[in-house]
Amino acid sequence: MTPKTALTIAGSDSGGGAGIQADLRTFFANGVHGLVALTAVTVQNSLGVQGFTEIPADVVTAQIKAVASDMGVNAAKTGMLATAEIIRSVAKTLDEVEVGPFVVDPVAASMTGDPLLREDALEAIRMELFPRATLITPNLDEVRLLTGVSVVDAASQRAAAEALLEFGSRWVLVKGGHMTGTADCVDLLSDGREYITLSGPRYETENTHGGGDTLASAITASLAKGASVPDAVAAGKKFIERCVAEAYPLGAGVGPVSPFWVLGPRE
Ligand SMILES: Nc1ncnc2c1ncn2[C@@H]1O[C@H](COP(=O)(O)OP(=O)(O)OP(=O)(O)O)[C@@H](O)[C@H]1O
Ligand SMILES: Cc1ncc(CO)c(N)n1
Repeated sequence: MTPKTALTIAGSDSGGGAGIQADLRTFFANGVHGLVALTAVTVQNSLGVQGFTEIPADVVTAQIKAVASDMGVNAAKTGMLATAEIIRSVAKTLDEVEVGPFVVDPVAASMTGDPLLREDALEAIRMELFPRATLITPNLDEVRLLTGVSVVDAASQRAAAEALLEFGSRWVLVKGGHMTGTADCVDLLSDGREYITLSGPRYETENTHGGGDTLASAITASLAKGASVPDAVAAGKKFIERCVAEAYPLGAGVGPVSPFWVLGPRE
């Protein structure tokens, strides 16, 4: 049987734990056929991003059109978009092709703090992509860059969600992975009417490389299969929790979260 399809518009991580590699393994683990529009090639390992080269914007959009016109896209997500020109071209293309529910993960930097977006491009994501998004999934650093709100507790997390919804997405998920001093990892999902708290244990691990990408692509996979946004986010949160719990060391720095548990017990 032909599975549902999900498209990732994102960059490559040579270390294999984040970017399109995280997205494709998450799509596979969730039973969805992954499609790719590559935006950039990063030179990256567990220690950080040493550099990147972007793909020409017309090649990014040609990839989207090629798969959308032939195979059909049941849901799509963005990760690293690299430049304002790519962002504007992607936005224009989304008006021309059908991609179903659209998740925007406003990736600005790697978890090691290395930039993955040229200056001025976050503003382009806000202006061009948020109004077209079904869901946006910023982490706390991205929340601060986008709204100026520093999330330190439940009240400021709600204030951040309200501020982000002003930019025009249908839903926002304010991820709480970077909140310090809390026993649980609490993410807040809202469409401005409902405020849904997703809470789970905070696992003691250094190895969370690719966590944001894995969460957003798990959500996208569920949306591709027809789930509502709250159901897709709940399923994504369960999936990422397990991936963080089973994250493994690889390299001298930060290791990746792991979807290998879907394969069942192994040696
Ligand atoms: N130590 C942890 N234990 C359990 N869940 C976690 C942990 N760290 C992050 N998470 C969860 O993982 C998801 C990603 O959250 P986070 O805020 O870390 O995103 P991110 O910063 O975009 O990820 P990345 O690490 O890829 O930059 C969220 O659902 C968050 O609650
Ligand atoms: C290519 C790429 N996309 C996203 C991230 C953020 O995790 C990363 N480190 N690398």
